[in-house]
Amino acid sequence: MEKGTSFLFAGVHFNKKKFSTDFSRFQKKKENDELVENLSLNENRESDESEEEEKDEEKVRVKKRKRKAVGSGPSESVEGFSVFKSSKSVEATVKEENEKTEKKLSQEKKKFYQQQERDALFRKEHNIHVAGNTVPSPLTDFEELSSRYGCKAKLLRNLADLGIKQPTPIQRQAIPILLSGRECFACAPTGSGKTLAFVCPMLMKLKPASKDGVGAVILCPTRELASQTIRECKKFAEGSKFCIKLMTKQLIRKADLSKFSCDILVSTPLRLKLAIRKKKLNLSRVQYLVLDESDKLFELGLLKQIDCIVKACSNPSIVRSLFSATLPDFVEELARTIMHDAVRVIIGRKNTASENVKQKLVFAGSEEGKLLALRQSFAESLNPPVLIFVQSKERAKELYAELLVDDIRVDVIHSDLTQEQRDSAVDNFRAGKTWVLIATDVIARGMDFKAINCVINYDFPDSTSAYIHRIGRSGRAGRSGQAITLYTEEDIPFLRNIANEMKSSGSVFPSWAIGLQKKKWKKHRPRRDTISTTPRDKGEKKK
Ligand SMILES: Nc1ncnc2c1ncn2[C@@H]1O[C@H](COP(=O)(O)OP(=O)(O)OP(=O)(O)O)[C@@H](O)[C@H]1O
Repeated sequence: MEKGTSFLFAGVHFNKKKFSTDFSRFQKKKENDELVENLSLNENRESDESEEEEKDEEKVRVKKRKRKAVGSGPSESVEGFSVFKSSKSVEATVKEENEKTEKKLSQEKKKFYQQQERDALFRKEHNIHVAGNTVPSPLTDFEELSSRYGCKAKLLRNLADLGIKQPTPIQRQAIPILLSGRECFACAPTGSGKTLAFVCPMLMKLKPASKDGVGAVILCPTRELASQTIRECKKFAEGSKFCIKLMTKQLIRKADLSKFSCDILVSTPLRLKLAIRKKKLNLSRVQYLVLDESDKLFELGLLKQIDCIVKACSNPSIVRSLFSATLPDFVEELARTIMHDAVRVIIGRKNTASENVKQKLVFAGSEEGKLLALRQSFAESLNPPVLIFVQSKERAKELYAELLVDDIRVDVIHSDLTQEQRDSAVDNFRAGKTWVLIATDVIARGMDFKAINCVINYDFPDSTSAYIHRIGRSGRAGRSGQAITLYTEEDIPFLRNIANEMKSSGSVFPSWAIGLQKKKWKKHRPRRDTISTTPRDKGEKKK
């Protein structure tokens, strides 16, 4: 029997070596515990040196245990020793630590709720409506991109140089969502800066000039919009090494695109599908996929192409987003099937025309009456630039032929023209060389012509969304604009829809039209008389 052990252990051979760990625990406990103190006093001590070593080791062990005990709660004080008084001090520490943690947690909770309250007020002020799990706070200004997300000064300088000083509501909310790696579908009025909302996160997150495949894909429904998006991206990225590319015919002619790399790739769905299917374009590294004018892209004709592209963008951590000024319910439903934990962002009221556009409905009686009304308004007050929409390329050609003789600087754009002719029509209109541009719906969406004074719907639009997008070519980036819609007898059944749009976007509207019978409005393109002032026989009508 060990000498000096207490009576508690009388008759028991205490093997110090075998129970060295527990023994040393006792050694440590003596600081706080009477019983252990007695034990240690009666103990036959070994040499001072080994004692000291043991103590040091034990100090470390006890410290570790204390930490563990604090972490796992008061009921789990140092294993096997809770019967001793010494556990009290541990319990006290644990209690203290717990109180501290609880206090900290409750402070954090309070802070979180306060921030949520501030966010809600801020969103209300800016007409931002969100739905989704813990939506990131909106931006109060562009500087927050640096303080919250480490944005490089160069990008902010570029924005300032472009006159972009304060974020628009869609930018305030969509940018933090995409930067946080969350997917989103967003509906914001025409001309409210959706392009920057989805390009900015790419320019902040992607590594410039990466040779690691394609970094981001932006899909646009038309070639014109894709070219415009490229131009915008390049302006925002000015002075950086970002490689921003348009998927062109020439690029597709290349034999193999499997090694193709660029940071941002902009394309129409058909071109991109061809590149994937025929030229083995690899999109498995894409980090951002944007469907701009998403409702157009989800129309039946394009759905298969979109499906192929979405599948090809197979990176599991991809961030997908949908943007448009009109977001029908069926698009939201489809979007939910491909997106993960997406945030829904609506600015103002969903599917509503821009409030910056003053809208007017004018009864023109007949096709001849339309041409007369147009000529008269040009004679009285032609305030260029003016954009005129007609329902088909044939009618675009007819109206163009009529206006050419009027000595007006007029041009036309439709799908029968070559790409070069279309590009030059857009460029000349942008540069102010042409005052009046006649167009089909090919440029109704997304096109950003600065300061269009007036949009004229020479032919009644074929749907509410077509109306919203057409008149949205005016009244952009906070400017005011005007839209005139001519109508004839054939269009009256659909007037109600336009009047409702006028009402909800704050324009003066004909209240009698609101009372008209409700009629489903889809692809309303009636056969109309040829656009001509040349008198013709009645039998010649409606060829
Ligand atoms: N924060 C901002 N401040 C001022 N101007 C801005 C801002 N953001 C974008 N703009 C400008 O506003 C114009 C419209 O932007 P953009 O084309 O992105 O609108 P949009 O919402 O995509 O419109 P649409 O629905 O017609 O496609 C552009 O000329 C753009 O440079």
